[in-house]
Amino acid sequence: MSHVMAIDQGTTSSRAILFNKDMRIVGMAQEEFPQHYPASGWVEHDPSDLWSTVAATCRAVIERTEIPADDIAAIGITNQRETTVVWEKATGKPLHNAIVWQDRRTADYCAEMREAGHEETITAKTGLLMDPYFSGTKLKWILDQNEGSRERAKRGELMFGTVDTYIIWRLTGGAVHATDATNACRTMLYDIEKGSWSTTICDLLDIPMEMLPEVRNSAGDFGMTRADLFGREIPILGVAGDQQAATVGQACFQPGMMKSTYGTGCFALMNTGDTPVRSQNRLLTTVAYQLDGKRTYALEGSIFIAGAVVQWLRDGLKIIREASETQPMAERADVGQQVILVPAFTGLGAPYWEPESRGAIFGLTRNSGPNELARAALQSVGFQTRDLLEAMRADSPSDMGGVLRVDGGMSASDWTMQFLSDIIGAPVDRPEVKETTALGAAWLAGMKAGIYPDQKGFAESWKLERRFEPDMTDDDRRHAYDAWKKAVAATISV
Ligand SMILES: Nc1ncnc2c1ncn2[C@@H]1O[C@H](COP(=O)(O)OP(=O)(O)O)[C@@H](O)[C@H]1O
Ligand SMILES: O=P(O)(O)OC[C@H](O)CO
Repeated sequence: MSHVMAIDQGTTSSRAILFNKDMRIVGMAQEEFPQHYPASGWVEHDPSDLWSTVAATCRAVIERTEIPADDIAAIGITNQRETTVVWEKATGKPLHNAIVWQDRRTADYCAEMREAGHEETITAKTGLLMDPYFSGTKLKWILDQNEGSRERAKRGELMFGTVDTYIIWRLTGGAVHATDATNACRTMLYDIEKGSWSTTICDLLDIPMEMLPEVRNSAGDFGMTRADLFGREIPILGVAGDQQAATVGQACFQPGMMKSTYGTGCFALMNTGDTPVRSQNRLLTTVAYQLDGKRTYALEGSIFIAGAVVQWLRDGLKIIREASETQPMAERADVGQQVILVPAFTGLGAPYWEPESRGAIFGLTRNSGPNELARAALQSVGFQTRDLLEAMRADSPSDMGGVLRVDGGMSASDWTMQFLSDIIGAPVDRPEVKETTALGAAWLAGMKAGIYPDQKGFAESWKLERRFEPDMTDDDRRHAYDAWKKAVAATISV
């Protein structure tokens, strides 16, 4: 058996990707599913859509490549994180739609908890902030809405899971209720130092611990798929949240190594080794991966709008038809104008955490047009990354003179990656394999199955496609970044 199937259950689509014995992609299938916005700031997914698109894409990639299930040694799962599902053990019926990570419905409750002084405990135990982003308050909301659900959960009739857990449960026909440490640590219910669910926080949020999944290693035994799904049972041997899987796929295994993934949002993670670094700058402390019971930690900066700003140029302003048009426009933009776009469309994430802020454009003149806006949009991604790296530099004892490894759809933009290197004043490395999230999940599973190399061998297999070197004077860099900081301060103060 020489193949590994990675399942990437993301925010807007599910994908199944087959890797061969050399960890090369041999086939891929992708399906989008509907997003539900029942109220302002609310975002939901129908759990049956998550499951049906996962099952369909797995079957499609097997059919398309004609690689029989007999030749698939293992499955690795990676997933949108924090998104919360509660379902009945007996029937599999969800109690509510999945509440998605972007959903802000518990903002008021989070504010109350902060005012009551609970954020310190939450941060000390979980490494997170008291924010609606994480699963804990979403789970509490579902329980609050459904009378009698806490009693049912205590009797073992209801189950909670992040998306990985729900998919594992469906793949195994209800035999396994488990997650891995990278997903557990995003729930706001998990003690990242002890490596177990926190009784204190579950008590605080009134969450019955009976409904929580078992937490396992990221490369571990998550059971067998039902035989009728793919023609034979396939072992699930790897699980990691998508940003941690990308960290693994980028082989950021040494303290100080970091990656930044540019999809809809941007998530930068820096490996901090086997002790969690506590941020003084409102970054998150998170588990990067857990192998053989040993946790490796990371500092994480989460930006909610990266590629989404390009989508806004396309769908909102309608000044482009394709994302790739932004590059020639940025090249044509008038260098004499300094238009700055702060894309706080859904508030600002790290390191500001300003949920109420909204976007703003500065420096417009009569001559400002689509080209200047396109350049400002691409630059906003570089500026936001610099904000994260400044915070990481202030927090971490590691040598930060290092390189930033990039991936995700927007990393295809050479212009954006060059500006990123210019504004952070450090090299930016783009790997040959752009599907680093799926690769990370595949490697965890394939390594556990014994067909892929160990950690050292995998790190050596990472290949550079292109390095971007800084090409901006220190003065220009300082000037440009100062202007950005002023623009952010003005945006927050409105
Ligand atoms: N050539 C490009 N230039 C600028 N942005 C791009 C380019 N190609 C893709 N993008 C942006 O990247 C995002 C898609 O990346 P992807 O990794 O597929 O995201 P996700 O997994 O979050 O859906 C989109 O928001 C798109 O606007
Ligand atoms: O599904 P993605 O790629 O947008 O990633 C979502 C993140 O995991 C949210 O924390």
